[in-house]
Amino acid sequence: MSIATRDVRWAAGGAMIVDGVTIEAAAGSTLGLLGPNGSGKSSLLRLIGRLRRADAGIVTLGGADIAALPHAAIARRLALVEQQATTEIPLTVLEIVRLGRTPHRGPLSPWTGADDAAVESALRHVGMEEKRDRLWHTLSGGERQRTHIARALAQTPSELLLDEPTNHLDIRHQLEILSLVSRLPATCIVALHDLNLAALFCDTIAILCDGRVVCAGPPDQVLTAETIRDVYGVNAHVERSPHHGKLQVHFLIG
Ligand SMILES: Nc1ncnc2c1ncn2[C@@H]1O[C@H](COP(=O)(O)OP(=O)(O)OP(=O)(O)O)[C@@H](O)[C@H]1O
Repeated sequence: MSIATRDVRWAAGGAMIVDGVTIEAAAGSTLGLLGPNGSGKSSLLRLIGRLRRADAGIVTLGGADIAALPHAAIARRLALVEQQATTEIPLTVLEIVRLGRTPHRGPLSPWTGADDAAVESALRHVGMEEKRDRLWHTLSGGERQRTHIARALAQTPSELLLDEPTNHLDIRHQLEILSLVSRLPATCIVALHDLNLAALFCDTIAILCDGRVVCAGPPDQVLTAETIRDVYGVNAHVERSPHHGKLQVHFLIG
């Protein structure tokens, strides 16, 4: 497994936020992390990204315990795009995306053609090539989100963690970004709220509730009307779309 957690626990403010989570994502696959607000998705991503240390349990990257890996080694292989990343420094889009190359460069090593190629490819993939000289604070919410995703792509990670990467994006950019993520050679874990986008782009899905995994597996097994009702308290009809062959969730209101 490229990314795995075993019985990971993390408590904060006197409460168990991540409560014995065991998940795994095969190399190159996309795992969707679903669950209601406050179910622990961001906290789990931060534990996997080593921004927080688990109180118990193990996170492994490529089979190696992340707690034993040097931070520099983690930074070279794993990228995390957080939900509300921001900066007060007056940086341009290009400067931010170039920061993605930092883990691959020594303090004195010159900027290389490979660095340029990674940055250009990242800008192109998120459609921000023409806005490369724009200052961060002049960007729209969606442009900021795409810039942060580009920074992570420029890092050329083998493991990519994304916390609600589409929440500011219009539908075309939502589809483009998730399509890109699902086609990357990297192993991706993506926290999402949109069940239909998860059905379209994820190989597997894990649903969190109160810090615990309540259901995990391929979308066909996880996205059932029963689970959606139990987890979200919402009635739904789930069917296979005749148009793209993936599951489609229809919410039943009233
Ligand atoms: N440092 C902290 N101290 C106390 N409580 C915390 C801390 N970090 C997170 N929490 C709580 O843990 C719970 C899970 O938060 P988390 O952000 O991981 O959920 P989430 O599933 O990502 O939510 P959302 O879908 O709303 O983004 C929330 O109730 C949150 O208030």
